[in-house]
Amino acid sequence: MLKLLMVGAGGIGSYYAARLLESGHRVVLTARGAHLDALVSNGLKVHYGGRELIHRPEAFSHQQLVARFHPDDFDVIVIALKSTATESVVDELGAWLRQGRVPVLSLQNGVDNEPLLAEAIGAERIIGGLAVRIGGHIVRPGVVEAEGVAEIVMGEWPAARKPGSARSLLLEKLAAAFDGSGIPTTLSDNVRYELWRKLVINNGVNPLSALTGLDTRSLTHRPEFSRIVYGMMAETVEASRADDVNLTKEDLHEMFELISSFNAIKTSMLIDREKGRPLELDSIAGAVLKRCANLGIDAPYTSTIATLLKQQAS
Ligand SMILES: NC(=O)C1=CN([C@@H]2O[C@H](COP(=O)(O)OP(=O)(O)OC[C@H]3O[C@@H](n4cnc5c(N)ncnc54)[C@H](OP(=O)(O)O)[C@@H]3O)[C@@H](O)[C@H]2O)C=CC1
Ligand SMILES: CC(C)(CO)C(=O)C(=O)O
Repeated sequence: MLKLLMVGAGGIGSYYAARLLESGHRVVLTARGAHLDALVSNGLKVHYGGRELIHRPEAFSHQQLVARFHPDDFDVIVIALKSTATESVVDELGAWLRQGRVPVLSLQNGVDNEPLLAEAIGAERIIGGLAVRIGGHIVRPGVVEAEGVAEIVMGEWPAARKPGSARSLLLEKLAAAFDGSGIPTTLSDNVRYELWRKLVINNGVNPLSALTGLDTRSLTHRPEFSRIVYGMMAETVEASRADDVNLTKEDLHEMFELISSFNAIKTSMLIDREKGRPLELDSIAGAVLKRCANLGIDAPYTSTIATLLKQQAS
């Protein structure tokens, strides 16, 4: 049985937690506000594929967490926060995390979360990761709706080191527990590359969906929008060179096909926009623009959509 801490159990954190709880693992959640109150009073309800997953997990605020637990009470700590919260939560939990040795797995979008976590607690404790082909959102406090095959890709940060090491054995144990709970999991030797491939999708659809209110299928199937999606994806591929990741035309093509064939979902950025919450714009479009500026190249699609969205959301 796995003992897992899910930090920031919102849309995706609650879904993965519910699947793990269902197969008997121990999962502790952190949350705040009305969502935390509902988790404590009524438990967690996740709607997925016509089923209702209902659990009563332990749920705490970060203050309660640090008072009750030692980080090494867990086999792994999963960060499922928005990238906009990574820095402040590292401030909140950094000292507590440094008391232990437990590995920390980020399941966030963007390519700058793992470096931030590595700076706070040491790169050797970081597992890079991403949530793939999932749409998951809190629909009301304590209640989450999720769809998609909802996979996880993860690996040693920034890339695999020694086969047979304690870390690679732990990764195999995690992957087996996730797979066994209905979460298809792939281990990657080069998770930074996988995170960049995911950024291609996120920069392609997230800002444009938040700007237009359109779902991923409309954006990828209506030619007037798919041209923009493809343009933003191509700029992300270019930007990857700044991190020596060097994505190719094949990556661009594959990522465009992947999001075009996925369910018609509202992106997480569109949901944030609708709820008036901070947008992960800096960690998605901003990450691409920063790298393109460093490389001395223009990214006209990304800068136009990001500027319009910033203006509209302000
Ligand atoms: N949603 C999706 O479909 C997908 C999301 N992703 C990525 O996964 C990551 C998580 O996204 P998502 O699940 O949508 O995020 P959510 O916003 O739904 O969940 C994050 C949760 O963390 C809580 N939180 C933030 N700060 C604190 C704190 N200091 N203490 C306790 N709780 C806190 C938030 O509360 P509050 O609401 O009060 O801020 C929220 O409940 C993001 O990087 C996203 O881009 C990837 C694939 C799909
Ligand atoms: C790719 C997509 C759109 C769904 O997994 C996503 O990551 C998001 O909504 O943030």
